[in-house]
Amino acid sequence: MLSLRDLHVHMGKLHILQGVTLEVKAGESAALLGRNGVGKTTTLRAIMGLVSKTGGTIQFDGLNLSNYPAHEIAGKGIGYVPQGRGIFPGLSVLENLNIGVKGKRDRDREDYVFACFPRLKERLHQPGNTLSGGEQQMLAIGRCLMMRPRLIILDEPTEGIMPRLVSQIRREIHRINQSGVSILLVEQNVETALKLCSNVFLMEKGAIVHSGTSPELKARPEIVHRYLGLTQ
Ligand SMILES: Nc1ncnc2c1ncn2[C@@H]1O[C@H](COP(=O)(O)OP(=O)(O)OP(=O)(O)O)[C@@H](O)[C@H]1O
Repeated sequence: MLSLRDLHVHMGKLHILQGVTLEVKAGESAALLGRNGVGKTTTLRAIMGLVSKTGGTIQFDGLNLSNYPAHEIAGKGIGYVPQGRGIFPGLSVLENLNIGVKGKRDRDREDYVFACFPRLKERLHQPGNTLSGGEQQMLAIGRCLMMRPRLIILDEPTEGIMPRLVSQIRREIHRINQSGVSILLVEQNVETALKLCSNVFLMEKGAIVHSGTSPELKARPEIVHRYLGLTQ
């Protein structure tokens, strides 16, 4: 489904991504973990065409994503929920949900999103900036779901969100994955990543330094300690 091979990104003189190789297969959930500043967000932004790669390939379902501008990549079946959520603050929940929908409203899809996140339905006409952080995150995920993606990429979706909503968001991400949508998740919380995702990629200094299944990593706390500086 998604395949990054030897991906490089430079920013000015900085060599930010130094050969990232990773794969997410159809239906899989993968976590990308690493300390601050190792290049996780840059990897996601490169996939979405928001930063230019200087080497390597990015393939999605047989397409070479580098051939498409950023605004077309979302339409290829990849949903992106950036850090900070990226919702439109002055637009209502309903308007935010439908921002990428071409033509008439897809009410079936809206109902699916409301079934995932009933709070959004209760706040349908409320401007985005009046929602709590957790509700904004639900809205950002809901907006992706409106486009019927086959893969959703999430950058720290539970960062700075009140605990009660964190568990709901995690549960929904799990359910979305169970419904067949692949997930690529950047997550600070190792425990959450291991619970939610079947596969894990550990990143350091712009490259993947370890990959494996979550149970494999759980059984190797010394690796978690070496690359993330903590034990589970
Ligand atoms: N636009 C930019 N210009 C210059 N350097 C940048 C730019 N964006 C990111 N960087 C640098 O690239 C490196 C990787 O950043 P990135 O945001 O990808 O890391 P990260 O692993 O997602 O970190 P965090 O967990 O803190 O979000 C950092 O050193 C960062 O300062």
